[in-house]
Amino acid sequence: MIKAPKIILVGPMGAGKTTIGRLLAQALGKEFYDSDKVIEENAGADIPWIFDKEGEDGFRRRETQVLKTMVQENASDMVLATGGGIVMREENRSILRNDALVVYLYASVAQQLHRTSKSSHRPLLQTGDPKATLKKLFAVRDPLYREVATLIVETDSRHPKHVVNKLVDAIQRHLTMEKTES
Ligand SMILES: Nc1ncnc2c1ncn2[C@@H]1O[C@H](COP(=O)(O)OP(=O)(O)O)[C@@H](O)[C@H]1O
Ligand SMILES: O=C(O)C1=C[C@@H](OP(=O)(O)O)[C@@H](O)[C@H](O)C1
Ligand SMILES: [Mg+2]
Repeated sequence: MIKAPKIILVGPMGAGKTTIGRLLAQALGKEFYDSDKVIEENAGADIPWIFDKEGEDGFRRRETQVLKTMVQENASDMVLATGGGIVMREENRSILRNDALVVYLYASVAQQLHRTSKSSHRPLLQTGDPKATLKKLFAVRDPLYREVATLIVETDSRHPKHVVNKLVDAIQRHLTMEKTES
């Protein structure tokens, strides 16, 4: 079993953070959390409702609060899937850079579009042109994901189980190298 620190997954909508996070936690024997789910549980309402009533700002305030609490309260036994916009606040990026092994799950805009098209629970994509929205968000956020990432894993044309295997290998390699270096 890998003795990894807390692992936090970042990346765009549809990268597979929620799906891969759950599988990765199982593979590593860690607890799985999803910041979106914790936000919903705390609010007693779903994300579309929060965006509707409190705007994106309200959602981002809740997101930062949840990130802070999750990182403080959980030791090394956590895999945390975040929402795609977690990197928008410098305050969040600072927490991510300092407190965890952060994995950027990369997906092309085409894959993001394909994977998000089956669901309507992402308020930012309830526009006439979700592809243009994903493209715009990616241009802003891709450098921010890279800024906080310890590891980057490609997910296009890879089955979730395959992504998890790659991820376990990459984490193992990273931790072995860290040990050798110190
Ligand atoms: N590697 C993958 N290959 C194919 N489909 C995937 C992959 N990862 C996730 N999916 C599917 O894409 C959709 C969005 O995945 P999700 O885990 O909710 O992404 P995120 O949390 O990053 O927005 C889900 O229907 C999921 O089953
Ligand atoms: O990219 C974003 O700003 C968002 C991504 C969503 O999570 P997923 O990335 O898990 O879809 C969710 O946090 C919210 O709808 C906003
Ligand atoms: Mg998710």
